[in-house]
Amino acid sequence: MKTITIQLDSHSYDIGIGEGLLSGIGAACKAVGLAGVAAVVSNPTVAPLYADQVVSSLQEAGFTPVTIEIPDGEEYKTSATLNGVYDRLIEAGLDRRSFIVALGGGVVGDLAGFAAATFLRGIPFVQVPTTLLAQVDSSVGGKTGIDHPLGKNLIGAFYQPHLVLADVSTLKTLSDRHYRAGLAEVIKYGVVLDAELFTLLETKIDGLLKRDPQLLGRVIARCCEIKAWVVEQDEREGGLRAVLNYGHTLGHAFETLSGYRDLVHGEAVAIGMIQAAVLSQREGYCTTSDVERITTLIQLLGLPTEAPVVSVEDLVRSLAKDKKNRSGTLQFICNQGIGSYAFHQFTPAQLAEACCSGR
Ligand SMILES: NC(=O)c1ccc[n+]([C@@H]2O[C@H](COP(=O)([O-])OP(=O)(O)OC[C@H]3O[C@@H](n4cnc5c(N)ncnc54)[C@H](O)[C@@H]3O)[C@@H](O)[C@H]2O)c1
Ligand SMILES: O=C(O)C(=O)C[C@@H](O)[C@H](O)[C@H](O)COP(=O)(O)O
Ligand SMILES: [Zn+2]
Repeated sequence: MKTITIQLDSHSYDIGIGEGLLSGIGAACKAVGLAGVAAVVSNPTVAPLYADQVVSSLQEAGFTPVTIEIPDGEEYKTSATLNGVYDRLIEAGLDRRSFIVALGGGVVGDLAGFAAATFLRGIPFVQVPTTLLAQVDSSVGGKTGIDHPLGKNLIGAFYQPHLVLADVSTLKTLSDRHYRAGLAEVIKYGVVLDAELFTLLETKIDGLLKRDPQLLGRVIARCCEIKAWVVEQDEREGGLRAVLNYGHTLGHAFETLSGYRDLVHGEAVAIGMIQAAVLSQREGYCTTSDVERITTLIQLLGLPTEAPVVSVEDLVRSLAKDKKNRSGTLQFICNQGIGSYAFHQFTPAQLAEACCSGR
């Protein structure tokens, strides 16, 4: 197992990455001092595959596990689902010594993490990410939350897990669509923070598409190292952390406007990154050849490249809800060449017009 430690003022925790880690979850929870009832939050897709292993491991380590299932899909990352989780936590008698285990992708992790942040004013939680996206991004760094009908992730809290255990073997059962969606966040790290990672991805298309376990272990660990490095410097997104939102400003708007049906998060981010690269080139931060490299990599990894057809008005309305908005101006993340970034101010109207006029 590869271990990366993320060191924060509030508390530090380990991110374990490796194969066959699910059976060691109980012991790992014990080792970080957790006790009492363990509420395993999962969904009807992931629970039948992996909940038994997690529950047995927790039992063997002396915990009392209960399983809570939430419906599968971004459209259920809502206050209604969250309220259902609170009901079950109360019924199961969790107290402040108890903890939550989030077993699933980013939707389960974000929602269960927010439940942990708010239940009894905060109980510990453990992230057990089972999608590529969750292993490289959402399980690390403590952004937890739910969507609001008016926008993505508008309700939430910065709340760090006690432990992250990423079992790479769980990725074998992941659908191609969701696997590729995770690759979008991997590309993101390369474009704005690590030129070497970007080149590695360009040269390993086949291995990535075949889910070569060794390559995946290496790529996941690198992404977690980068994310830990960013979050350690700026846990609550006062500045630097916004770089992790590359491709997300337009991506979140496309995702919301698609009603969370036509585009999943990683796909929307892939399209948002291409739009961001085009705008970066227009503002002089990168060359047309950089834009081509980014677009080609996204395409070769089987991700969508075309922005959905949306009206300028809808796009402006959605962009105005972005959390990087300050008095009507958005802090937009551009790529500076490949491997670096620059912040640039745009109004939602400027972004929407640039995006829609490109069609
Ligand atoms: N908190 C953060 O920092 C952060 C970062 C990136 C994304 N996110 C959020 O993460 C969410 C997207 O996460 P996601 O891409 O993991 O989507 P997801 O959680 O919807 O999972 C994708 C699909 O894969 C299924 N699945 C999960 N693991 C599986 C496995 N091992 N085998 C088979 N099926 C499996 C799920 O049930 C689901 O149907 C979005 O809500 C996004 O906003 C949060
Ligand atoms: O961890 C971060 O910071 C990120 O921005 C990671 C993103 O990939 C992720 O999608 C995040 O949930 C977006 O956050 P938001 O603050 O824009 O809602
Ligand atoms: Zn994201």
